[in-house]
Amino acid sequence: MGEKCAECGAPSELKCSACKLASYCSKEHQKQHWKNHKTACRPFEIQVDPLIGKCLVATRDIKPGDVILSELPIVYGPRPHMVEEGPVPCPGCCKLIIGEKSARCEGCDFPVCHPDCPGLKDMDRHGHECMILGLRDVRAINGLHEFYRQDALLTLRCLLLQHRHPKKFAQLLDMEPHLERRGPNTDVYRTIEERIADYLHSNFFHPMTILEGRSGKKVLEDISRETIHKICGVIDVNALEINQQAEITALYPTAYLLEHNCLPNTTHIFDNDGYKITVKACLPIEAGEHITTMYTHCLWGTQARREHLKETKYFSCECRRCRDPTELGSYLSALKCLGSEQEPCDGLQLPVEPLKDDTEWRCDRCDVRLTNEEVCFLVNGIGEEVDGVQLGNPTVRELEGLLGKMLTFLHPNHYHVYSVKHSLIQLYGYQQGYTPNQITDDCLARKAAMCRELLDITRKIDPGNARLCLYHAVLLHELFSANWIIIKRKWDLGIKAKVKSVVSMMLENQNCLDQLETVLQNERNTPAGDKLINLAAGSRKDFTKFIERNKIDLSCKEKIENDNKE
Ligand SMILES: C[S@@+](CC[C@H](N)C(=O)[O-])C[C@H]1O[C@@H](n2cnc3c(N)ncnc32)[C@H](O)[C@@H]1O
Repeated sequence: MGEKCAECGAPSELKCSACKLASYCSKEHQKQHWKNHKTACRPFEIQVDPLIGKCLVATRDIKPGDVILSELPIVYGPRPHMVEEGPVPCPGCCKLIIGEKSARCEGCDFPVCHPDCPGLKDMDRHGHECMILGLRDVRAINGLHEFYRQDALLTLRCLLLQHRHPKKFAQLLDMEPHLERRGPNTDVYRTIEERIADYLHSNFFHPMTILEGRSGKKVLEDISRETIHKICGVIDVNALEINQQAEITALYPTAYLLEHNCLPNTTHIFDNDGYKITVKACLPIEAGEHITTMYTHCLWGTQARREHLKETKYFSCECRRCRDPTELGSYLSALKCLGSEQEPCDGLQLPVEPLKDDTEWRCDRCDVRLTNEEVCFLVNGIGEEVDGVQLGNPTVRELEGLLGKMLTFLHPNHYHVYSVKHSLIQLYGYQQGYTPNQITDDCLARKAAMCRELLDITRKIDPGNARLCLYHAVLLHELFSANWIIIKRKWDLGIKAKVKSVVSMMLENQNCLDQLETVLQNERNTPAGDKLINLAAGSRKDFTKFIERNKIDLSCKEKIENDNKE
């Protein structure tokens, strides 16, 4: 039996694209029915968990790719990071600009990308705050970073909601600010007091209250320091960062309820226009399961992730990855055991109780134990060295030297090792001395092996491709590139499609190209994603041309492999 329109009962073919449960005979009826369907459409409900607070729980099974929610932000603005030098965000569009060289806003004199930037007059962006910022009648020529503090703008934008969008203001104040952890004795309190509260009060709210007194009209009811601290807490704990052509921070009415998990079951994308967020399942989610995202860095080891979450979001993560000493078999934090002077050992050092901040570390082969302090000292020291080398535009040789040194102490999958290998695979084949004409076969084989190793780790820690799409895509494309050079070299030597190694590289390459399409499907809006999509499309064209010109049939993989055996 055919489906019936949820609005009028007529036969219908159109389905709600989010839940695929309701059918409609026309777009108009779908629109009319939305008021009723809105609640039923959402595949989750809001629950309160004693440990987590409010959270989203699936009310039905959700498949990877299904849309869970899609909504516009309550408020968004320049990322509230303190900037002491270098580029600053334009208050109209948040694109980074050099303040000293840029135009100024006609209304408030803040540096802007262009006097005609559309965001400057938009009341939901700079338009409203400009009226308050314009109350200071002095202009700065030097020391612009101090004088025009873009890190105070989002707080001001939030405060201004009370006037134009009181409902949104109430929604915002209902979010968790964790004030109990941000009291007057903390560094964060002192920074907000000085950088935001004092700055806004002395420069803008002071002249504003004089005007209010004169006109007898209130511009803003609540400009208390208490509310400013609350808003800053809400932003720090709940806001999402949007990394597109600009650095934007946004607060969403429902998406903020997504709880953290180091193995998240959703991924999200932002629209360029209006920064609408769309949250999609990236792993199967069963009814009753919590819907999760990731608040920290997927490529950090357990201790670094947990410390970061504790410092910035005020909780201790106890997810499956954090509980597992091997981090889901990835060994991302594992060290090599050096044994003792008498008995060298090549076992692995792993944390005994990874959820304890001062866990002991133990070898899986010998009796050697390490304190957490010793491990931190070693790992942080290596981390600093890696950062130092990476910042200096390293050569292949420098990175290979560093890698060799690190592998004395760290497991080959350790996250610092991952970072160095990821840089190396992007230099092999490109850097002078290693260009496609110069690079040796051995080096290409090493690059391909590194790509496979890193792909294996990436799939273990991010099976849903929630966070590491770009890393994953780079690895797939670099594996393709390494194989491709080898294939063409062998081909020129007359080693052709009947040789097993060539066939398996071709099959691997086809697989890389197919996977690239899946991995990059949510990255169409980002500059880095776009670049990789174009690269992958070019590679697909070259590869297909080669296969067609040489009449290679990769679809009958088994036949080719059998021919090879003969
Ligand atoms: C963005 S808010 C999420 C909504 C919040 N649960 C609420 O009740 O408003 C982030 C806060 O939720 C809590 N939270 C999120 N994920 C958690 C987790 N995996 N374990 C414990 N608490 C968590 C922490 O208090 C964290 O600071």
